[in-house]
Amino acid sequence: MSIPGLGQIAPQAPTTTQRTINLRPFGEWRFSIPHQHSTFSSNSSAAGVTVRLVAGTAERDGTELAPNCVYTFLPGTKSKLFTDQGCTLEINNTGGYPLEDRVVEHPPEQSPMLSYINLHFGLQDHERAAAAQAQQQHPTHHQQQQQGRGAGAGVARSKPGPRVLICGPPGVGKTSLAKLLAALATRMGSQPLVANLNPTDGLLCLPGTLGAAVFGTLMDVEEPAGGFGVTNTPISGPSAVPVKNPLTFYFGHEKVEDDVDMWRQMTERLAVLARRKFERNRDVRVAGLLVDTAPVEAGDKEGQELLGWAVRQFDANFVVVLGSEQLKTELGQRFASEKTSFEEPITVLGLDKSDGAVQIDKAWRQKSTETAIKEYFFGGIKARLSPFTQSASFDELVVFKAPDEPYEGAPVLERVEITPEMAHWTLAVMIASVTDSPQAIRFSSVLGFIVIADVDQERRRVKFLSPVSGRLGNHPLIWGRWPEPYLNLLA
Ligand SMILES: Nc1ncnc2c1ncn2[C@@H]1O[C@H](COP(=O)(O)OP(=O)(O)OP(=O)(O)O)[C@@H](O)[C@H]1O
Repeated sequence: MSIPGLGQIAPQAPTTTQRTINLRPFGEWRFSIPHQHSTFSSNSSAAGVTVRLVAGTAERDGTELAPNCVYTFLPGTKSKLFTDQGCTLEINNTGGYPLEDRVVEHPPEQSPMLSYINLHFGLQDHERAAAAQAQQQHPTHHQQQQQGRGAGAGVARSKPGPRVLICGPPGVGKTSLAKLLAALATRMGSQPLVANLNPTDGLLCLPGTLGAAVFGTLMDVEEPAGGFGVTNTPISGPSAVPVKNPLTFYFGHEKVEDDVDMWRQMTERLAVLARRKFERNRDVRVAGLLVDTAPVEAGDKEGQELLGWAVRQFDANFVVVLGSEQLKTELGQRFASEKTSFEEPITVLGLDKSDGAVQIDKAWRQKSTETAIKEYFFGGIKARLSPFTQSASFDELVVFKAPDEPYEGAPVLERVEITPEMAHWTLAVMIASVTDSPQAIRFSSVLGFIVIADVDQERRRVKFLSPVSGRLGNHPLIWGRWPEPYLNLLA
């Protein structure tokens, strides 16, 4: 029996959504899943493209995939899986996402990954030398107890491990290399400090921030937002990936050039905090530091001057220049006569960029910023979060903003009234008191973020979304100039 009409539908050719690929040693599976557009809707409940490691080993920016575990890559992810020994991957796109992917297999000696891995081993040698020196000057806790010395004695005197600043033109893979080196170090049991000086990406925090964190545990293989992402930060609930505790400053601009003075001051403070961390934690001190930076081109004198500033502040002894022979030469000349505070030379290394690393265009970046904000408030596929909608009177929130037109002697922040223009902006909640000076508030670290949902000027009430319940109390808020409110989170 047939139902009238149904017999006229041409049978659909079955579409293959699952495939298996084999990668030879040093091969890469490069993939890009465009952000979702309103015209495209996935035809299944699949959240993204899934990948399973069937055999061999594979890693994303140094973090290994567990065998037979299903990983989901969401729209907006542009990255690669690399294998050093060869592997078989099962890729499943049941959602029909417009996945663009390809397999790239260079002989190992032609792959930039070989030089990145060699760099990692070179840094490990420096770490071992730092550990040996720390051991001589500062015996283990147990030995100290036997000798009757305090736990902190001697830590600050020993030379720290390698301090590496990674720089280069836009989109050459600086952040990917920083992630790779951090992940490889943690796989060896090290705990490097990682600092991000590029406000366009956040380090375990929203874009528009500068920050640092100790990496001693796994990173999230599925992170969609790019950079170090936001999914490894502490959340109010269980987390699938061990969380890290970033220390974050709120820059509030997209580019360093938007407020060079502020960037210098924040960089200086981050470096002070890095030094303090080194003094207090022997393992971090020995593991050293990785600094990711904003793009700088060859010939860009001001950009190079700022890199020089960062090198001096962080006392870096290695400058890794990715993807520009000319920039490497220019920085080599700049640092040729400089020494670190430990009298080490500043070694400038030039490494090739991977031809897979691409400059992210404006539209993609804007979407990634949205994704990061959404993920911060609502969580990702592994941990859904429920932000709290709160209501407060205008007088309960104390909002500061940098003066629109700075004048001679202007304060870094001035208090502003809540206005309807604030709707949908993300404001930083500072670890400070509303009675602190504007300077103290500006340079305090970030506690978290809220997003303004609605402003009712007549009733002088404001509705906002917060990741935690409870009042903001005495914490001042800063209204920055970026990221702009691209989306209505409550829509
Ligand atoms: N080998 C590769 N294959 C595929 N994609 C890659 C590869 N290396 C890096 N990418 C991707 O290229 C993009 C740019 O890389 P990354 O962010 O590391 O560069 P960057 O130099 O830090 O960029 P920016 O100058 O914008 O800070 C990212 O989406 C990254 O995941």
